[in-house]
Amino acid sequence: MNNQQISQDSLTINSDILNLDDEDNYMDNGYNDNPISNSPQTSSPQSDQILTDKSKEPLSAAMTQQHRNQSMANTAATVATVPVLKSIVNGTNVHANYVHRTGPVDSGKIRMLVNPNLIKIPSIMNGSINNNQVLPIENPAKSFDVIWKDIVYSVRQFNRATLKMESRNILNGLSGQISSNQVTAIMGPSGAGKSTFLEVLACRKNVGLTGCLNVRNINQIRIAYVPQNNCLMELLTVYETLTFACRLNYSTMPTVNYNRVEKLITEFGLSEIRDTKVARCSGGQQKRISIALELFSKPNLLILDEPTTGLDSSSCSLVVKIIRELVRNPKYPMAVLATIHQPSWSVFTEFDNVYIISHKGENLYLGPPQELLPLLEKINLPCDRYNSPPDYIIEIAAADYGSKPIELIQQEFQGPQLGDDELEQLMTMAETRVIRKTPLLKSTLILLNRHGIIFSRNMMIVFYRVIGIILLSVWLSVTFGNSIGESSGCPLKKLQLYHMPIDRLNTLFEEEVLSVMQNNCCLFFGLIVGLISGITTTVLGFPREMHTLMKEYNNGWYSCISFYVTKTIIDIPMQLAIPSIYTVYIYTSTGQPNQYFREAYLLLITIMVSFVAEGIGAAVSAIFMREPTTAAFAAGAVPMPMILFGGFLVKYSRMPFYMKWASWLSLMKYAYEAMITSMYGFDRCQYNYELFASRVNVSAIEKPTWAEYLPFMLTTLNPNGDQNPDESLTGMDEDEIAIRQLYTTAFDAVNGRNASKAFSYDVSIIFSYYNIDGDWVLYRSLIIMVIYLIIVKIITYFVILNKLKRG
Ligand SMILES: Nc1ncnc2c1ncn2[C@@H]1O[C@H](COP(=O)(O)OP(=O)(O)OP(=O)(O)O)[C@@H](O)[C@H]1O
Repeated sequence: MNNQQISQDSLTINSDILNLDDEDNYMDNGYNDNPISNSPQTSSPQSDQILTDKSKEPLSAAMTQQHRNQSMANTAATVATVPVLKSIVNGTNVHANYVHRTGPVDSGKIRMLVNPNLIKIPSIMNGSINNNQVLPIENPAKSFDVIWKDIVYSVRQFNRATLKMESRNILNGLSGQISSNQVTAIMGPSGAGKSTFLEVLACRKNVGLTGCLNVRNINQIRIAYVPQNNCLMELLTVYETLTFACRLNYSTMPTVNYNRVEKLITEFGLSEIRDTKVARCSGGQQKRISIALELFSKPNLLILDEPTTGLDSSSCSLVVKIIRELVRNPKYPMAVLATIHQPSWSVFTEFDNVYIISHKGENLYLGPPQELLPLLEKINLPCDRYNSPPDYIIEIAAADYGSKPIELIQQEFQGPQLGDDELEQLMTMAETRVIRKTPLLKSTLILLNRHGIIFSRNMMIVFYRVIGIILLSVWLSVTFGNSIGESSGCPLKKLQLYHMPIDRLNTLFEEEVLSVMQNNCCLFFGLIVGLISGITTTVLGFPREMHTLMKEYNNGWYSCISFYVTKTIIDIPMQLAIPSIYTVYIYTSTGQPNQYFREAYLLLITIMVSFVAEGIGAAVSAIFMREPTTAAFAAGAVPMPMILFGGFLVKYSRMPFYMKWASWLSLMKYAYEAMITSMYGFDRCQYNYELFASRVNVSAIEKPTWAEYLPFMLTTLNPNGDQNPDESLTGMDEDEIAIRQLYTTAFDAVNGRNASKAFSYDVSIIFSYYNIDGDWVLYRSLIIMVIYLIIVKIITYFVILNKLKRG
C-alpha cells in the first residue's frame, strides 16, 4: 500500500497512545505541577530506573516554591478556549495553543514576551499587532516550555588561507521558546544550521556550545530525536521493528504490553504493511515508522529532522497531520520540533509556529506562520502573489535579496526577553533530561534476538563472503602448489652431504630455502587476508549500524555496552567461519605437515587476527562514521604499517633501532612469529630426521645442526679447508665461485646474529633467520595477541561511546 491509499481523513491518532496506563506508571510523567510527588524520592521503586543529573538531589525549597507559584499562576491563566485561529491568508484552520493579543503596533517592535503563565507570541493581522486575543493552552497545569537564549555553536576548522585552526560560528546567538502542545517548524536555507540546532536542543552537542537552554514547568524531560535518515533496521518487518522498539523501551518491565504495538500500527496507517520488510516500505511509510518508534519512550520533546524531505505533497501532509495529532493529547503534553524544506502553503500553515533561521545561523522569525505575510508587508517586503510565501521567506533568509530585508525583519522580531536572573532560576535541559537506565542483561538479550533475526536474513552476504574466501583459497593453493608446505628448512643430513654431488647439493639447498620462504609467503598472505578483510568488512557495514546505534542510544533504548556485547557476539560466527574455511583449505591443499596441532595453532592465530581486525574496523567506522570515504581510506591505510612492521618484509633485527617500536605495536609481528613457531617449531626437524631415517632405513645417521652444516658445506666446496673462501677464488671456475658465494651469503644470513643461541639446537633455517630461539615464542606471541585483542576491544568500546556522547 502506498501513501496515497491512506486516507488522511481516516487517519486519526488516538491520543491514548501517549496516555500513561498502569504499565507506564514506572515513568514519572515529568511535570512539576506537584513537584514533591513527582520527585524521585517519593516515586515508586521502579522510578529509580530513571536517572537525571538531579535524581538523587532533593529539590531545593526555593525551587519547589517557585514551581508551586508557577502552577497556581498557570491555573489562573486558564481562560476561555478559542481553539481555532483562522488563517489570515486562505482560511485554513489553524490550531493555536499560544496566547496572543491584538492591538496597534506601538513601538514598531514585536517582542516575544516570556511569562511563566502565558506564552505570548506576536500575532500580526492585517498589518497590526494582534494584542487582544488570548488563546489558552489546553491543559495549562501540565504545559511546559523549552527556552533557549544566545545559543552559539562553533566548530574549529582549518583555514587554508591562514594555515591556522579557526573557530567558525554555525549558530549565532539563537533565542526563542517553544511550548508543549505545539508543533514548530524550523526553516532556513540549506546550511543555515537547522539540523545543528536540533542536535543542540536534543543535548547532542556540548563541545563548542554556549548560551542557555532551559525548561520551565517540567523537572524530567524525555527527548526523542529522529534523524533525517530514518536509521531503521531494513531487514526487519514493520511489526518486528515496532515490537523490538517496544521491548527495548520497556526492558525494565517484567512484561511488555504488545497492544501498544498494535495500536500504533493501526493509528499510523501501517496495518497493511505490518509484515513488509522496512527496506521495501516507501519513504513516507518509513518516516511514519520512525516517528511511531519514538513514541514508546513517551517523549515530552519530539525532535524530527526533515520528516517530510523526499515525500510527495500527499505523504508530506500525512506526516504533518500525524505530528499535529500527537500534540493534541491533553493528558500528555508534548512539544514537537521539525525541520522542513519547501513546504506547500497548506502544510506551512499546519504548524503552530515557524522558526526561521537566516543563512548566518541567526534568528529571523519565530511565530505563527499566518503572521509572517503581514509582517513582510509591514516592512515593505510583500510576497508576490505568484510566489510561494514559504519559498519567499527562505529566499530572504538566504540573503537572495541582500542583507537589508534580513535586518529589517530582525529589527521587528526579537527573541524572548527573559532576563538572566529569570533564566538562572529555571532548570537546564541537561539537568532535567531523563536518561533511562536500561538493564544490561535484558536489553542485551533483546538486541541479540533482533540482530540474530537480521543476521539470518542476511544470508546472501554470508554466502558471498564464504564463496569469496573459498575462491581465494583455491586460487592461492593453485598458485603456490600442493607441496609448498613439505619443506621444513631443516638441515640436510650429513649422509646426504657426503654423498651428494656439489651441484645437486646447491639445488637442494636453494630449493629448500626458497620453498620455506614461499610457504611463509603463502601463510603470511593468509594473515594479511584475515587482517584486511576483517577491517574492510566491518568498515563497510558498521557505519550504518552506528547511525542507528547513535539514535537508539541517545533516545535511551539501551546502553552502549549492551550494543557492543551484542555486536561482538553476533559477529563471532563469521569471525570463526571465514578464517576456518581459509586455514583448513590452505593447510590441507598445500602439503603442510600432517599434524593437527600445527593446523589448530595456525587456525587460532588467523582467528585472533580476524577478531582484532574487526575491532580495529569498528573503531575506524566509529571515528569516521560521517565520512565513509575517509573511513574506507583509513581501512586500507591502517593495516599497511602493521604489515610493513610485521617482520616478514623487513626482518625485525634489520630494522633501524628508531623504528623498532612500530614493530612492537604491530599485531602482525606477533601473528607472524606465532605462525613460524607453530609451523616450524615443535621438533619439526626432529620429526623430519626420523622420517628420513625410516625412509632410508639407516639408524645411525648423525643429526647435523645448521652450525655444523654450513661450515661443512663451505669446507666441502673449498677442499683446502680454508674458512675464508674469499681468499681462494683463484683456480675456481665461475660456477664454483657462484655456488660458494651463495653458501657464504646463506651462512652470513644464518650466522649473522645470536649465533650461539640460534645454533644451539636442531632447528629449521627459518628459526635461525628470524632469531626465534624456542617454541615458547608461540605462547608468548599468543598471550600478546590476546592482550592486544582485549586492548583493541576496550579502546574500540570507548571510541564508540565517546562518539555517541559527542555526536
Ligand atoms: N561538525 C562540524 N564541523 C564543521 N562544520 C559543520 C559541522 N557541523 C555542521 N557544520 C556546518 O554547519 C552548517 C550547518 O549545517 P546543518 O546541517 O546544521 O545545516 P542545515 O540547515 O540543516 O542544512 P540542510 O538544510 O542542507 O540540511 C553547514 O555549513 C555545515 O557544513
